[in-house]
Formats: sequence, structure tokens, C-alpha cells
Amino acid sequence: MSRLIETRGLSVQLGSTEVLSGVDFHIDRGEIVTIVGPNGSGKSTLLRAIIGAVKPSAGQISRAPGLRIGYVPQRLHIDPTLPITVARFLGLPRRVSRARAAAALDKAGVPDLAERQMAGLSGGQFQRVLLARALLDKPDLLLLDEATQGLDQPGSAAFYRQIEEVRREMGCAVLMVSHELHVVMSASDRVVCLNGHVCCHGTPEIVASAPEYRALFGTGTQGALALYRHDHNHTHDAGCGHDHTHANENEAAQ
Ligand SMILES: Nc1ncnc2c1ncn2[C@@H]1O[C@H](COP(=O)(O)OP(=O)(O)OP(=O)(O)O)[C@@H](O)[C@H]1O
Repeated sequence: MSRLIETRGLSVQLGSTEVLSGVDFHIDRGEIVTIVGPNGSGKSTLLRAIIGAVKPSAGQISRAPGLRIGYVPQRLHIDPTLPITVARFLGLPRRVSRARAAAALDKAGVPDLAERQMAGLSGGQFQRVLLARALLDKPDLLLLDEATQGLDQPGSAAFYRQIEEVRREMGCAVLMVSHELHVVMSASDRVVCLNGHVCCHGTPEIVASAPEYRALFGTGTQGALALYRHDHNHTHDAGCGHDHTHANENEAAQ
């Protein structure tokens, strides 16, 4: 399995605050990794450091040579009075052919939106268009920063199902930040809990075969309750959201 990104001892200082401190993190080809953590815990900053938008104050970030990254931001404001079609938006800042734009929209699950006005899209359609934009260059790694913020539960579950399909079809790794534990845990290979530092990480275990869970929560990302495992070697800091200290303990993610 080839490593796409690795950070060692990554620290980031913003203003007078050390937002990230000593973060060791990696993601390999084809993996889905989710970053969870309280508000202000540095999740977006870690993504921004990975794409090179903020500079480390200490530590290193290695990227696989020629790595292509697609980024879906937390939010993007477009002036509602600005007339711009989806096809033209996808061609900013660099022109893309109609065929390429159409292929990306298709992969994002919205093949019919090309001629629609950006301002007229629903929240879910808008996020799909941002996803299409991130897919234009056939990325090796897709970064999603709370990409379903503002969507209702079915809309966000549908978005994450689309992400799984994109990964299956394109083989890209996915690194996402999300607060929707119960939705995302079930779709992730690994979960990293961040609170300025990595406070815990582990492998989610989907209870796909347990009939009582299926009956209650459905399957896959359609609201499934996932179990995930932590590898603990320390006591958690306040705010991490987990309060036990045993190794390889199973716990409900919701
Ligand atoms: N440009 C900046 N200058 C100073 N501090 C900043 C700057 N950008 C972010 N911060 C601070 O860094 C901390 C981490 O911010 P970040 O956006 O990475 O957190 P987050 O975990 O993504 O939060 P949220 O869940 O609320 O989106 C916050 O305390 C924030 O106020």
C-alpha cells in the first residue's frame, strides 16, 4: 500500500496560538480516513497544512511525488446575483472541456446540472458541484472539510454514499472532516480524533451483520450505528469526547 501523505511532529502556529502540536498522521492510497474533534481542534488547519495553504511551524509533511489532491471546502460563497452556470463555474480558473465537466458531474451524481445557474441550486446540489470540481483532475486524494454542513440527514447520507462510489470507481483516498459520527464512522477505514494533537485513532467496525442493528439503524451509511475501536495509550484530555483508557475497547459511536 503506498503512502500518499505523512506528517511527522507537525505543529502549526496561527497568530499566537499553537493550533496543531506534534501531529503524526498518514493516509495511504484508497483509504477513507475521517478526522473528528471538537470545534477549534485544528481539523481544518490539518487539511490546509496538507494542501500547503498553511506552513508548519515545526515537523514535516511528505507527499507522494506527483500527488493530485481534490479539495471540497467547508463552504464557498458565490454572490447570488452573479449569473454563472455550473459548466462555467467548473471552468474557473482554468477552462475545462465540456466532456470533462460532464464526466465530473456524472461522477458526482448530478449529470444534468451543467446548464443550471449556480445560484439556483439546492444545498445538496451545490455540494455535488463542489465535489465535481474536486474530481476534475482525477485526484489521488480527495479532501472533504465538513462537506455536508447545512444538508439534512438524508441529503448528507446520500452525499457520503456518493463519496463511497467515487472511491470505488476512481480508487482515490478520501480524507474527511465531519461531525456526523454515526454517518461517517461506518464509511471510514480509520478515524483520527484530533484536539490540537492526535488524542486517539482507530479502526471503525461496522456491525453490518448484526440483525438487531440492521433493524434499528439500517445498513451501510444510511444511518448505521458503527462500532469503532480505539488504541489507547494515554488518558484523554477534556474535550476529546471519549473518557475511557483501555486498549482496543469497543464502544458505540453514538
Ligand atoms: N488565521 C488564523 N489566525 C489565528 N487563529 C486562527 C486562524 N485560523 C484559525 N485559527 C484558530 O485555530 C483554531 C483551529 O481552527 P480550525 O478551523 O482548524 O478548527 P476546526 O477543528 O476545523 O474547527 P471547526 O470544527 O469549528 O470547523 C481555532 O481556535 C481558530 O480560532
